[in-house]
Amino acid sequence: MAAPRSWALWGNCGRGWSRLIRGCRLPGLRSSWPGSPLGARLLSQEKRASETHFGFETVSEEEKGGKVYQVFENVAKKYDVMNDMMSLGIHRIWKDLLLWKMHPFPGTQLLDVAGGTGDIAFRFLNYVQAQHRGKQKRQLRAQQNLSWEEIAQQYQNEEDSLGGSHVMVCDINKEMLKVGKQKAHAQGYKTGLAWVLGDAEELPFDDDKFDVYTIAFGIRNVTHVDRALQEAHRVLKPGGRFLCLEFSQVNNPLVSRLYDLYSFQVIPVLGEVIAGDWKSYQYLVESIRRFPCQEEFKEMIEDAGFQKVTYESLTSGIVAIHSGFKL
Ligand SMILES: COc1cc(O)cc(C/C=C(\C)CC/C=C(\C)CC/C=C(\C)CC/C=C(\C)CC/C=C(\C)CC/C=C(\C)CC/C=C(\C)CC/C=C(\C)CC/C=C(\C)CCC=C(C)C)c1O
Ligand SMILES: C[S@@+](CC[C@H](N)C(=O)[O-])C[C@H]1O[C@@H](n2cnc3c(N)ncnc32)[C@H](O)[C@@H]1O
Repeated sequence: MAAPRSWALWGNCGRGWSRLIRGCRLPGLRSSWPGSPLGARLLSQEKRASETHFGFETVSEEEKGGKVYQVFENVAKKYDVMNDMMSLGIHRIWKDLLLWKMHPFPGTQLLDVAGGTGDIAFRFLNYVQAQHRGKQKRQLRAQQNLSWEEIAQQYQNEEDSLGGSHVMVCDINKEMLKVGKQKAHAQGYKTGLAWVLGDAEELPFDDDKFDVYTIAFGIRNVTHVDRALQEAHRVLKPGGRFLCLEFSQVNNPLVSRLYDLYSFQVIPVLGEVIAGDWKSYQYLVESIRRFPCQEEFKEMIEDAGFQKVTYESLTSGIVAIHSGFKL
């Protein structure tokens, strides 16, 4: 059996640390001759095929979901402050860039998977609201003889302030969603937003439902990335766009060394001091090193059926935004 492209390529573009750490996944092999040495070897390979990684630890596929759940349950309350501390606020710029790339039009139906505490959803609502307000202003300026009541009416219609746009935040973790909902309430987001508990690998939505699918810093945590990508493809309308913001591979050797130092020497310490949780932040930096590089991930997105797949590396490749279309 030939290995799918994503398996064959997994681990082919690493450098230094990352290259040593990223392993090759084995395709599921079956033997009709289990008693023989060859059969035993094939069986042990098969066993390994149902194993995966939780950071640098090898775990069974069944275990991984629970471990990831525990991490985000533990960090949920400190999640936002940790992101600002770890990245000195740079994660905000990356998320803004994701929105600028999306450039949603009024009426866009967005699904934000692994949406956690709502950072992408809130940016989306701000963006479409600003777009819609701009459009309304231009229309009002073009209409010369409106009364002040008619003008006030246009501004007050809050339902319409998004031009029919809507974002569905889907996440597997109750605690992350809880923090997100509290933030939405505190910041006054009332319309155009819904929160759904769900797994990226088995989305609770019909086919061909959304214009845009986003996943920011989420796909790295999913057990079967290929299944999550297939689900993204399924729920998008024809013509719909997939956008993923995720950690990637640093392309400058000096930045790479500093970044490794910073990741392994500083981030778990910040995790312990601020969130009282070293292990979750150790998992974060390890899972970043395990995730495929820009080109490998592009191939995986293509394997899921997306077309016109491109990516842009940001901050020397610390993160990348991948984009693809369901055509
Ligand atoms: C559990 O899973 C998770 C939990 C979460 O809370 C979040 C996530 C998802 C994650 C995010 C949304 C964002 C998370 C952000 C990061 C992982 C960090 C990304 C990093 C950067 C943007 C900065 C990159 C840093 C470098 C290129 C290297 C520069 C580093 C240095 C100059 C320091 C080198 C470190 C040492 C020599 C070790 C000893 C140093 C000290 C003890 C001093 C401590 C120093 C600092 C705190 C300085 C920090 C400096 C920066 C941040 C530099 C910024 C500069 C640039 C961008 C070039 C999740 O999955
Ligand atoms: C690092 S956070 C990202 C949150 C948000 N997108 C952001 O950019 O701040 C990762 C999120 O992925 C979620 N997650 C992990 N595995 C998932 C899965 N299989 N399906 C849906 N969400 C998942 C976690 O619960 C967590 O909220």
